[in-house]
Amino acid sequence: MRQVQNFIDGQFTGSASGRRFDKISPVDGTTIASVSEAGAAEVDAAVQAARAALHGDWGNLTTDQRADLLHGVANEITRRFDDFVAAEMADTGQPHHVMTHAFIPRGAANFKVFADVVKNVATESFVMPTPDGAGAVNYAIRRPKGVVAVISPWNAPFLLMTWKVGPALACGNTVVVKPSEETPLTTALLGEVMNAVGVPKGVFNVIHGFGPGSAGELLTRHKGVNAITFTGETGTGTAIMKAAAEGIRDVSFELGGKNAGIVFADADFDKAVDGIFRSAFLNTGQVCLGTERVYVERPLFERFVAALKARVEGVSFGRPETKGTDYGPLISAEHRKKVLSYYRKAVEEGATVVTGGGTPEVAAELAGGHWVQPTIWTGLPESAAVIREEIFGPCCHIAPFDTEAEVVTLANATDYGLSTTIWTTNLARAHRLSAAIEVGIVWVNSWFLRDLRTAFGGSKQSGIGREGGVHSLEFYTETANVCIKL
Ligand SMILES: NC(=O)C1=CN([C@@H]2O[C@H](COP(=O)(O)OP(=O)(O)OC[C@H]3O[C@@H](n4cnc5c(N)ncnc54)[C@H](O)[C@@H]3O)[C@@H](O)[C@H]2O)C=CC1
Ligand SMILES: O=C(O)/C=C/C=C(\O)C(=O)O
Repeated sequence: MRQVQNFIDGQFTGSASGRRFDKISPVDGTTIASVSEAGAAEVDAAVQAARAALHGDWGNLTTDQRADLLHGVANEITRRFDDFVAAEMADTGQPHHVMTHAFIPRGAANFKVFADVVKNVATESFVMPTPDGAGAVNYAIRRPKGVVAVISPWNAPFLLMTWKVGPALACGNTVVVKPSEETPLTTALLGEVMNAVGVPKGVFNVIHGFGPGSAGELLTRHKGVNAITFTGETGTGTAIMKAAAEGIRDVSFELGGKNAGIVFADADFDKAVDGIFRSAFLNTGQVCLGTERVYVERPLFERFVAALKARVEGVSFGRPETKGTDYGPLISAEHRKKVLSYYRKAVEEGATVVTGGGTPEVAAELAGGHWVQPTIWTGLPESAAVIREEIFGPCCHIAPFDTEAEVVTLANATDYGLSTTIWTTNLARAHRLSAAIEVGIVWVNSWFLRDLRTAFGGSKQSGIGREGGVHSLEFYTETANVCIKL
């Protein structure tokens, strides 16, 4: 069985306590790896290594040299593409094409893009008059924040971890990463990549373990951490924010969502069905940007529900590496229990189950996996739990609407504010809705179409701050003004 260790100061290392935990395959329930759980000693060693590495070989690099090194990281990820694809499929159970077309290439892009951003984004400069007439020049410089803790989730593990490690390193910081306990494999591989391309020891560190009372909490409470960037549940964000308050450390949070998909009767029907299908069911619905609430303009409602049902009933369950598989399991037995509890709750609250609602028939060899049926409901009041709470599973409720004003109210009636996807051929309406819906990311006639230079993040309880392009520089650096009297 694969042994996964912490990666501290350029070395793979176990834990002083000897504690380990099992990584279970979502596909069939077998144990696929044994992972060293970092305790206080390893967390401290990782933070100390990261602090020491801020200076010396890493700190002395010019921006161009650092950018070149990060291009090297991206190239090495690409060279070892198949290893990353295999590791991420093993961790998540998600289909091969999702890894090869989206999640692993994005990992490499996350290093390239931010290497280029730091080289090409100017800082501000102001010339000012002075009483003696000679004037003064102000210009801004950016300094790295220091040691950044990166805490990442399991749903798109490599993409979401590198989305933070890429810009943090591009800005000259060092990092200690705590990947999700459910998905340790690709972060460990990234340690090998860092060594292979000559990233100085201590710049990139990985500690494995859980959240409360384990590596995650130990890291966020460590006084040597200067800033914390986190993607995960809103409740976890609350706990981390409390930890960050000690020492007044900065936080960047990408949190949960309960996103609305809106389909107008004038939409390109096939594209809208395809777009909503992807947004609700890609990655078995385990996408923070995914759609769990769908609103369809009334004249299109019945036809849309029937078409989405047909799409969902065509999915093919299977092992991720098997050709033709386009639907995987949920990440864990615990998550499956949670999703199935919502499936039951929907029925108790009076839903019409259009399709799914339970567990599928799967081949005997997959019986130990965490499979659930993709599910569509209609007929629930807006107060129903499955319309209010983030489920993070392959399911959505579809409701009809009559007016633009009504659908804006429905879309905004949530404590979350991450993303929305709007389907219409009326561009003026698309502009109006984009401004009125209280989310950080609006997609019109598309979903999850990402330009990494754009602002990414959530409103309300979906996050704090924005990352992407120059916005990442805002978080990963301290800006200082230099005023020179002429
Ligand atoms: N807004 C966004 O961009 C995204 C948000 N998410 C959200 O992530 C969630 C799913 O991911 P999960 O891994 O279940 O989230 P989670 O919040 O349970 O865990 C995320 C990470 O935090 C760690 N953690 C948990 N408690 C902690 C604590 N007290 N202190 C420090 N670390 C702690 C975990 O070990 C894991 O590494 C969903 O709510 C989803 O919406 C996921 C992807 C993107
Ligand atoms: O594109 C991003 O930076 C974030 C994407 C988020 C996911 O992939 C997810 O939540 O699954």
